[in-house]
Amino acid sequence: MSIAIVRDPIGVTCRGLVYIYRLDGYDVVALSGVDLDVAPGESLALVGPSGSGKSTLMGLMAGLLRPSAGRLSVGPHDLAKAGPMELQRMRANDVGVVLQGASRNLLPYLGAEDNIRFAQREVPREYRTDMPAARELLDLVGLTGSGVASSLPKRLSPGERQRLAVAVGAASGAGLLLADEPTSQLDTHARDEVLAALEAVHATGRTVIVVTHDPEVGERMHRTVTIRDGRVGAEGRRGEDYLIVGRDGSVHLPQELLELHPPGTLMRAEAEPDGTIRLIPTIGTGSET
Ligand SMILES: Nc1ncnc2c1ncn2[C@@H]1O[C@H](COP(=O)(O)OP(=O)(O)OP(=O)(O)O)[C@@H](O)[C@H]1O
Repeated sequence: MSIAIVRDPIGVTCRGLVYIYRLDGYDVVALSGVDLDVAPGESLALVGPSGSGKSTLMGLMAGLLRPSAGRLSVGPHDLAKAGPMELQRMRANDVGVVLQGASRNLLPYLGAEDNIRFAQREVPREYRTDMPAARELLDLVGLTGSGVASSLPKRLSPGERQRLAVAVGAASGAGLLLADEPTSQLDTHARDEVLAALEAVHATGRTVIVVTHDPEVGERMHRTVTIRDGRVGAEGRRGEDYLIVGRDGSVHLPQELLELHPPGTLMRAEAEPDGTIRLIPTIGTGSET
């Protein structure tokens, strides 16, 4: 099958990225200095506890939110500086988004193919020649059943609807696909089909970034990045978890170690000749001394 032409895959760079929701009377710091590099063509899962800032980070990468401070580049776009026209061009050309909840991505009164074509109408005229055909995108996400092309979203199963949302997100041929909780509330079978659809989109050369609570989704991506308290707390590769030394030299301990040594614990760090570092807690905690 010839597949969906994609413009160049898009990488993402965050340096000290901060985002603050300004509410009446108080501020919520959702991201407090994210450092992250996503190479063009990578697949990556953003994981982490509820409220840690994953969706905010995705909203920033999608150009739906503007950084409060720090740097964020998405492909050639510097999002701290981009004006409204550049943001609009980026959203139309370079970034496809699958919002949480399939129906938020679909028009209920259009059939599957027409939903894809509608998304393609947003793409500037000069790029329309190299866009994938709607039928090709349905094939890509495995929606090949008879009658699916003309089916309204409500006639599709939840898993099919979510795969159609992925096809709509990929419709422009953009080099980066962002998906927020693409498998939530699906049974195992439907979840596997959505994962296969995301893998197929990734195999066309696009960078794919998903926000997920589902560890299996994380395992199917090349890399997992754990967001904790608005910062990158850890990374996983091939099932192994790694801590990251932040720009300020700090390291986020995993939850199980924090239970043993809560915030405020005084520790001595000793480097072994082979580079291993031993952390030796003193008796009692910093707050007690
Ligand atoms: N629109 C908003 N207004 C104010 N605060 C918000 C808003 N959206 C998110 N927040 C706050 O920002 C922080 C990060 O939220 P965010 O939704 O990015 O986290 P998350 O990791 O995606 O959570 P979840 O997994 O539950 O979706 C939380 O403290 C949240 O309460």
